[in-house]
Amino acid sequence: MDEPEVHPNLEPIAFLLGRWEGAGVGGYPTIESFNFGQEIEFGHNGKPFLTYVSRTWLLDEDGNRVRPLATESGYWRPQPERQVEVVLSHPTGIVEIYIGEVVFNKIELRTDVVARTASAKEYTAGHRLYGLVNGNLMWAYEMAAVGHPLTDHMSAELKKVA
Ligand code: HEM
Repeated sequence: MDEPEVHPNLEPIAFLLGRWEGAGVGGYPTIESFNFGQEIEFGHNGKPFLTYVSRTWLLDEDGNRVRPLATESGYWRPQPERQVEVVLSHPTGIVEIYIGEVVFNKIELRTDVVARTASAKEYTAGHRLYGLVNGNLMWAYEMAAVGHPLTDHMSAELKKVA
């Protein structure tokens, strides 16, 4: 099968396509802050959505990978008027639906719906910012969880991998 063409509806978020690698810092009022490495892959199959997978690792002081941390996967679904819908699932028993807006190379997402399995930690809302800055993908995440309102959980800067 030939490589499919990028669906025209993907245009506002097509800058995300590809593989990204980098590092970030995480924390929360209830945990010690930590450094992590991250890989994100945005793909497409010719249809009007992006596939999305993120993997992260705890990093030691020398930048070596110690053990896997959070992973998540889902689909990014651009809508008319530069709106975007994102569905994500987590191995921690959480699924989330975000809605947001694309403004040039910046995407701001807020959870519309969160669902949790009985054993999942208490998590009620997320707020994410993604932006292309000097060709790098920067993103930051706030969450409301374990009794805290929306509070920074992590941010990272990723470079495009050829
Ligand atoms: C790059 C993404 C992320 C990284 C690297 C990360 C990493 C971590 C780490 C290391 C902890 C503390 C230890 C642990 O519980 O494993 C933690 C706690 C937690 N994370 Fe994340 N996380 C990420 C994204 C998320 C997302 C997307 C959610 C929600 C959907 C989330 C929800 C939580 C919750 C609820 C806790 C527990 C806080 C507590 O019990 O005090 N995290 N995260």
